[in-house]
Amino acid sequence: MSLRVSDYLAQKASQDIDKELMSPKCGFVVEQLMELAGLSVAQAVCKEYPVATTPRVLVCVGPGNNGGDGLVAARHLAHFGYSPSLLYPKQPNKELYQNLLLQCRMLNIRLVEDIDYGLNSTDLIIDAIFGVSFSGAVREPFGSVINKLKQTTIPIVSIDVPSGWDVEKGNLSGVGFEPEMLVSLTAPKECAKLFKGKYHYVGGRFIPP
Ligand SMILES: NC(=O)C1=CN([C@@H]2O[C@H](COP(=O)(O)OP(=O)(O)OC[C@H]3O[C@@H](n4cnc5c(N)ncnc54)[C@H](O)[C@@H]3O)[C@@H](O)[C@H]2O)[C@@H](O)CC1
Ligand SMILES: [K+]
Repeated sequence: MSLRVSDYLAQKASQDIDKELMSPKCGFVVEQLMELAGLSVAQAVCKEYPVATTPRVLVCVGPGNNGGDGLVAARHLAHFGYSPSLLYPKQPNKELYQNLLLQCRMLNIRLVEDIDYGLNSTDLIIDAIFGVSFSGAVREPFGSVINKLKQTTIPIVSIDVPSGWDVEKGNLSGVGFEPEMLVSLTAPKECAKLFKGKYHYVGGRFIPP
């Protein structure tokens, strides 16, 4: 499949590209892609939200690989001098995520239990709840988190897909929030056409020309 940087990806196409990247044909492994994805998010944050103005970053972490990107971003942000904290209500017992969480703990990155407390003690939010595999109505505990994010005025940086948005149709249901920054990974998803925030980056350039 050939991809132009101007292409917008449908849900199935994005999932197929991920699978293809991690097949013997391309030779990537998930840890490698996730590391570059999370690093690209941390770098984009550094550029638009300097540590001097937004030192505290709350990373809202979901149960899949989008959450993994958030854990990686938190670790890099800590190295860049920010004070990240994690809201991670559902922590799957998968070695990949457990290792990323351990790496965050080694940097004394705090785990926040309560979204209200988290929102009262941050300058910036990273939305790493859902990415391209989101579908259907939002289930708890993430429904309440997304609802709180909808009410806050603190800037939100969404990784790959604003959580709660349909990957292709965007925030049609009105369940989701409007992030200020979007970092698309590999290529923008179709919903990115409806993004009205200030900054749109594309991170994770894995696809050869
Ligand atoms: N090729 C790329 O560019 C890369 C993609 N990565 C990331 O991986 C993401 C996709 O990861 P996954 O496929 O693990 O999926 P997601 O992280 O998008 O979400 C899957 C998880 O969300 C849950 N979920 C789905 N719909 C839900 C709903 N309505 N209510 C509550 N829970 C729901 C599922 O049960 C599952 O646990 C991408 O969006 C991107 O962020 C990176 O990690 C690696 C590189
Ligand atoms: K997201």
